Amino acid sequence: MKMTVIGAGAWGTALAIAFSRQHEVTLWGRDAAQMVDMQANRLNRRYLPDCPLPDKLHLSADLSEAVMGVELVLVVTPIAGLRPTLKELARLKVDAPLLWACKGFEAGSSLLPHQVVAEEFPRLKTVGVLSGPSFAKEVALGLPAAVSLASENYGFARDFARELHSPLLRIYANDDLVGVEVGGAVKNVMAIATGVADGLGFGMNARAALITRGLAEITRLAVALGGSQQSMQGLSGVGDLILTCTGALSRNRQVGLKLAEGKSLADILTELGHVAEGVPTAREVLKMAERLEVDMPITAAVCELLYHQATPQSVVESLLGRTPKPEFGQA
Ligand SMILES: NC(=O)c1ccc[n+]([C@@H]2O[C@H](COP(=O)([O-])OP(=O)(O)OC[C@H]3O[C@@H](n4cnc5c(N)ncnc54)[C@H](O)[C@@H]3O)[C@@H](O)[C@H]2O)c1
Ligand SMILES: O=P(O)(O)OC[C@H](O)CO
Repeated sequence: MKMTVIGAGAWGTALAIAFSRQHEVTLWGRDAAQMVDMQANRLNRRYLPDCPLPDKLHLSADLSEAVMGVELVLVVTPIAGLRPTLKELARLKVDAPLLWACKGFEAGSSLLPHQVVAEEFPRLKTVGVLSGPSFAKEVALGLPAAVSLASENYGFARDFARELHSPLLRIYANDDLVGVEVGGAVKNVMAIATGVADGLGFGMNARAALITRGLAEITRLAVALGGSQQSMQGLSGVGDLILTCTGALSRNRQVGLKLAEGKSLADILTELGHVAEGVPTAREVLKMAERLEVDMPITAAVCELLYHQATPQSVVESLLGRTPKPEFGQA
């Protein structure tokens, strides 16, 4: 299959490397100088420095050339870049099947990625999300991983999951687009919270409690938005939540660890040099939760920390001081 990956950050580069083992792949990046550097060194020195690019992977900074005649477009920008990218693709009259791998809720509109896609490409029915527990570096190095490909058009999800599947990147079809997107978006908020707890030295019991209560929170929101509870037990639910809350490679977890050290958010993000989607998404998730009257105390605590100058200690104390409730149900 001839396909183009849009977005030459860590994840776009990793997916381009992985899919170029079986397919004819072009990786497009918006920064022409970076693409020249990648071509010269056959390495993404800025975003994925330890992972050489395969010889057969094409690189491009010319979007119209990159998408010409392709059978699949895979958008791997941060969620903030999804709508502008789609507008460009629409301007170029691209009508190829479309996948995206962005995780988050769009800032301002609080829309999930598939809702943004529906607004920009209302007639395209071969669309879906690729999401799951997958650190870019491990996928690029050819270590095994498994992700979901979800679409409301299950035939499309099944056919493209089969086409893209490989032993090293196993792809499972799913028809629960909402559940898969909510899981992928909100686990980043939980990873910030877990990073804070770990950074404060609260220990492994607290970490397990946060992950489990985080899953309860994610599940309540996913179900309120029309997602399925079953997906929360899958790759894009508990799978991605565990990976991101515990894995040292997680940028969102790193944000939490550094907040616990007392660093400012601005300094942390500058030092990180990558996107941490949990930061903008936390605010959108809380807005959505309030609108739908879904109880999301961990998300609220993360927002206090990120946006209202609360200290990590005070946020943890207020979470621990909450009135106990039944483990299941919203009583
Ligand atoms: N890195 C991972 O391990 C991983 C795994 C799964 C999913 N994701 C998701 O993939 C998305 C991209 O993450 P990443 O890790 O590649 O981020 P990154 O910070 O490594 O790189 C971001 C890339 O996006 C580009 N970009 C930013 N805004 C853009 C825009 N408006 N148009 C085009 N390009 C734009 C930047 O130039 C850069 O190349 C995020 O939503 C992330 O949650 C990442
Ligand atoms: O590094 P993070 O925290 O953005 O997480 C990367 C992936 O989403 C993990 O599946």
